[in-house]
Amino acid sequence: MAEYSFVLKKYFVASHIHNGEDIHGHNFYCIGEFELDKVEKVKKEFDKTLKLLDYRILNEIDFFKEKTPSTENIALFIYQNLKDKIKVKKIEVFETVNFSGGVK
Ligand SMILES: Nc1nc2c(c(=O)[nH]1)N=C([C@H](O)[C@H](O)COP(=O)(O)OP(=O)(O)OP(=O)(O)O)CN2
Repeated sequence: MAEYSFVLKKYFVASHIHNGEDIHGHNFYCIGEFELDKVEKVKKEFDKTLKLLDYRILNEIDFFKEKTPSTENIALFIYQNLKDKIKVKKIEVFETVNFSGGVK
C-alpha cells in the first residue's frame, strides 16, 4: 500500500573532531523524511533542532561527549531531538557530497 511522506532539507555549518582527524569544519547537509503532519509544525521543529548544531563545535555538545560526532551520530542526535514531537521516518546527514550517515 502506498504510504505518504514528505522531505525537508537543510544545511548547517559545524566543526568536529572525529575519526582521528584534527578539528575541521563542514557545510553539513541534512535530509529529514517525515510522516504526513502539518508541514509548518515539522519545519519549525526541524529548524529548531538544526539550530542546536549550527555554528557549533560538535564535540562541545554534551551528547557528543559520549558519542563521537560522526554523520550517523549527528543523525541520531537530530532524530532523538525530534522523535517525541513529530513522526520521523529517516534522518540522513551528509558530510561531503559523496558521504552520508543516517538513522531510520
Ligand atoms: N562511522 C563513520 N566512519 C567515518 C565517517 C563517519 O561519519 N562515520 N566519516 C568519515 C569521513 O569523514 C567521510 O568519509 C568523509 O571523507 P572525506 O575523504 O573527507 O570525503 P569523501 O568521502 O567525500 O572523499 P572521497 O575523495 O570521495 O573519498 C570516515 N569514516
